[in-house]
Amino acid sequence: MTRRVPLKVGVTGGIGSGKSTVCRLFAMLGVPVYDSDAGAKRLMSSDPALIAAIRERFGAASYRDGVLDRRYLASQVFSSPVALAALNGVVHPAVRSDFRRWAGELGAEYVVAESAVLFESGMDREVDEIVTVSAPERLRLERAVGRDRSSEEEVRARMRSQMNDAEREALAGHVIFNDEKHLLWEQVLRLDARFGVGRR
Ligand SMILES: CC(C)(COP(=O)(O)OP(=O)(O)OC[C@H]1O[C@@H](n2cnc3c(N)ncnc32)[C@H](O)[C@@H]1O)[C@@H](O)C(=O)NCCC(=O)NCCS
Ligand SMILES: Nc1ncnc2c1ncn2[C@@H]1O[C@H](COP(=O)(O)OP(=O)(O)OP(=O)(O)O)[C@@H](O)[C@H]1O
Repeated sequence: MTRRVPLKVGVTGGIGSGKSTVCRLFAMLGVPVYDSDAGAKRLMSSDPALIAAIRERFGAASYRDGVLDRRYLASQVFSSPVALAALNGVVHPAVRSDFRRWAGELGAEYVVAESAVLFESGMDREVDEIVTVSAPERLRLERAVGRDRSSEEEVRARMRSQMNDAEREALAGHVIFNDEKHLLWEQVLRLDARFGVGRR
């Protein structure tokens, strides 16, 4: 039996928007989810060419006893657009090809790729449909600071390295509002019915 190529759906949204929460709901419906943050971290710890490129650009301090020093790297890249572009330039192509391989091996009807920087990383070109999760900045800050124990200034620095909600909404085909007025499940179920139609 030939496997159908799955429909690929990208889910994006800025820091604290709730895109991981949305992706957990898709996963509860049985949809395979590729987590780009986790994929990037795995590759940065296992892909020898990527590790060598990061060490060359960011120095020996980027790996402590062979383990990626995320705090150090974050301090380097979220304060310098040039450094962030250099890191993105080596990590993002590796994540895109890892996602392609992962999606190609599944027999699912549709799959989801979660990425905070879907457009910025070129992952938008790997997917057929794009959903962006929007939420007021005040809520995003509260959620991200509460979850990561990062400072408000650290979260704001990441926000400045990303597109804003209006830019993502202009590029995405679908928007999920994760504010205090809209229900997440209702919006996810509506999209699942659409992406899953004729595919189950
Ligand atoms: C700098 C690193 C080591 C910091 O690790 P840390 O555990 O603190 O953060 P984590 O990866 O879990 O990301 C948390 C959030 O930060 C923001 N963020 C991460 N990477 C980026 C980026 N390249 N550009 C803008 N925002 C980003 C996102 O909102 C993300 O959801 C890490 O973020 C990283 O390696 N980033 C570059 C790779 C990348 O782009 N990953 C994201 C998707 S491919
Ligand atoms: N509708 C909601 N109501 C209450 N809390 C929420 C809601 N949506 C998300 N949260 C909480 O806000 C925090 C951030 O959500 P989540 O991790 O899904 O965001 P994210 O967009 O994936 O962020 P990041 O880019 O940092 O990975 C989490 O602690 C989550 O439980």
